Amino acid sequence: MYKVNLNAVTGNTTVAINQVHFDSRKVSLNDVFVAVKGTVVDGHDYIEQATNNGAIAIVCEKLPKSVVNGVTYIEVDDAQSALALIAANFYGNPSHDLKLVGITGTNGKTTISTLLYQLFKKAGYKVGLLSTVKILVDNKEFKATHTTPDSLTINSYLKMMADAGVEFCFMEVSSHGIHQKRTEGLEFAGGVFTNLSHDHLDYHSSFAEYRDVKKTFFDQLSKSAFAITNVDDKNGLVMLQNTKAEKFTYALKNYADYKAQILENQFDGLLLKIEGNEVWTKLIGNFNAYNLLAIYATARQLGLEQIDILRYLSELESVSGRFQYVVSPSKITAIVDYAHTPDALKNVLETINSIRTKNEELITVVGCGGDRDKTKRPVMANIASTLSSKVIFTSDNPRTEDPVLIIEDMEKGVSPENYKKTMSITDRKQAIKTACQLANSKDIILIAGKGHETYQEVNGKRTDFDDFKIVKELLNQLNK
Ligand SMILES: CC(=O)N[C@H]1[C@@H](OP(=O)(O)OP(=O)(O)OC[C@H]2O[C@@H](n3ccc(=O)[nH]c3=O)[C@H](O)[C@@H]2O)O[C@H](CO)[C@@H](O)[C@@H]1O[C@H](C)C(=O)N[C@@H](C)C(=O)N[C@H](CCC(=O)O)C(=O)O
Ligand SMILES: Nc1ncnc2c1ncn2[C@@H]1O[C@H](COP(=O)(O)OP(=O)(O)OP(=O)(O)O)[C@@H](O)[C@H]1O
Repeated sequence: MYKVNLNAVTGNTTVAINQVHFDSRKVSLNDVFVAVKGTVVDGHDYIEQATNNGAIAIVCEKLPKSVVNGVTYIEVDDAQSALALIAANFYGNPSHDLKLVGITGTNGKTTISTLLYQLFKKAGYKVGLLSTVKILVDNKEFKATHTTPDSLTINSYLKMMADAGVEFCFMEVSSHGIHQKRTEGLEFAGGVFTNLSHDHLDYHSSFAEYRDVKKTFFDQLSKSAFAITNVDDKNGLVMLQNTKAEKFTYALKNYADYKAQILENQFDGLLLKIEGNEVWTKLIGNFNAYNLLAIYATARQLGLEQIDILRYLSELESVSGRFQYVVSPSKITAIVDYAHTPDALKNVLETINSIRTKNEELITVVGCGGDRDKTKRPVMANIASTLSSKVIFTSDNPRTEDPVLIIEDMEKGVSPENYKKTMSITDRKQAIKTACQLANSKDIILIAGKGHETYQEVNGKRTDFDDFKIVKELLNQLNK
C-alpha cells in the first residue's frame, strides 16, 4: 500500500546495519542515515557529516556529487516515506502485532486516545498510548515530545509495546504527522475522526490543504480496518470519501450508525443516552458527549460488549488539563483547559455558560502562542470577550515573539461593546492572580490554552509554569 520508488543504488546492498537515524548528529559506526528535506534545513546538506560519523548507508532523494568508498547510497523519490518504511521494517513491523487505532481531528485527540487507554485497561487488557501528554507502554510512562512522534520513535515504542504483550494501542495522529509521513508503513486497525476547525494555518497553506492532509490518513487505511467519523462535523463524510476501510458514523444531531443524546449536562457530569441506554459520566460538556460517543463506537468496533463499555464509560476520569477543575472553600470554581484553538475555546465557554446561572460570573484568562498561526489571535479574543463576563488577555508560550505584540493582535478582535470587559496583563501568573482577586463566591475562572503543560516558553527557554498548581495556590493564599 505504501510505496517508495528506488531511483538509483550504488554500493553493497547486503550490509549489516546498526541503527537508523535522520539526524546526522546522532549517527555512529554502521548506522543508516536518511536525509530528509526539513522546514528549516535540508538533511542532504548533512550527508557528509553522517558518513564522517560512520554511516554505512545513506538514503536520500538526490545522490551527493562525491561518494565515499564502502558506503551504500540509495536514491529514493520520497525520503520521508522511505524513513517510515525503513523504521517499520527495522523494528519488525510491530504495528502488525497489536491493534493500533489512530485518532485525528482538530480537537479531542488527546481526550479520546487517553480515555480509550483507560477504558481498555479497565477491561483487563494490556494497552499502549501515544499522546501529546504522555506515552504509555502499558503501565510504563515515557515523556511525549510531539503529538505524533517521528516514524522511528513511533515504531520503537510500538516494538516495546508488542514485546510487553500490549494488545491495543491508541495514538493521536496530527496533521503535521500525516504531512511528514510519520505514520506511513503502520498497520492501523482503525481510524477515528473528531472534527475540523481553524488550526495550524501557520503550517498548512490553507484550510482546504489542512483538511486534505487529514483525509490522507483515512485514504491510507486498509480494507480490514474501520473508519469512524463524526458526521455532525461538515467534514466528517469528506474523510470517508476514498477510504477502503469499513465506514461507521457517529453523531448527536444527524443520522448516524452510533447515536447519542445529552439528557443532562451539569458541573458534576453528563447524562447520556447511547443507543437507547442511559449512562452517567464524570466528564462535562457537549464536546465530551462527542468524545464519549467516539470512544463507545471504537470500543464496539474493537469487539467489547455494549454493557461493559457503558459501565467503563461511567468510571472514566477527566484527562489532565482538559476541563480539570477545583472548587475553592468560598465556592469559586477554577477550570484549567487546553483550549488553544478558536473552536475549542468557544466549546469550553459555551459549555460553562450552559451550566452556570446568571449570578455566577465567568472570568476568562487566555493568551495565544508566539511563532504560531497569527490569524487565530483576534478570533480567540473575540470569542473570549463575547462569551465571558470578564477577560484577561495574557501570555501563552510567546516563544521568540514579543508578548505585548501578541496581546495587541488579540485585542484587535474585541468589539467596541465588549472592550470594557477586557484587560491585558502580560505576566500570566499576575493575570491568574487578578482573576482570583476579581472572583466572588460561585464565580467561575477559566484559564485556557496551556492545560497540562508545566512550562512557559520564552525565547527558546522553558521555565516551570503550571496553571492548575498556580490557581490552586493563589486561591488558597488569597483566602478565597
Ligand atoms: C515544523 C515541524 O513540524 N518540524 C518537524 C520536522 O523538523 P524540521 O523539518 O524543522 O527539521 P529541520 O531542522 O529543517 O531539519 C531537516 C532534517 O535535517 C536533519 N539535520 C539537521 C541538522 C543537522 O545538523 N543534521 C541533520 O541531519 C534533521 O534531523 C531533519 O531530518 O521534523 C522533525 C523530526 O520529525 C520534528 O521533530 C519537527 O518537529 C518540531 C520540533 C515541531 O515543533 N513540530 C510541531 C509543530 C509538530 O509536529 N506538532 C504536531 C502537533 C500539532 C498539534 O496538533 O498541536 C505534532 O505531531 O507534534
Ligand atoms: N470533541 C471536541 N470538540 C471540540 N472541542 C474539544 C473536543 N474535545 C476536547 N475539546 C477541547 O479542546 C481542548 C483540547 O482537547 P484535546 O487535547 O483532547 O484535543 P487534541 O485534539 O488532542 O488537541 P492537541 O493536539 O492540540 O493536543 C480541550 O481542552 C477542550 O477544550
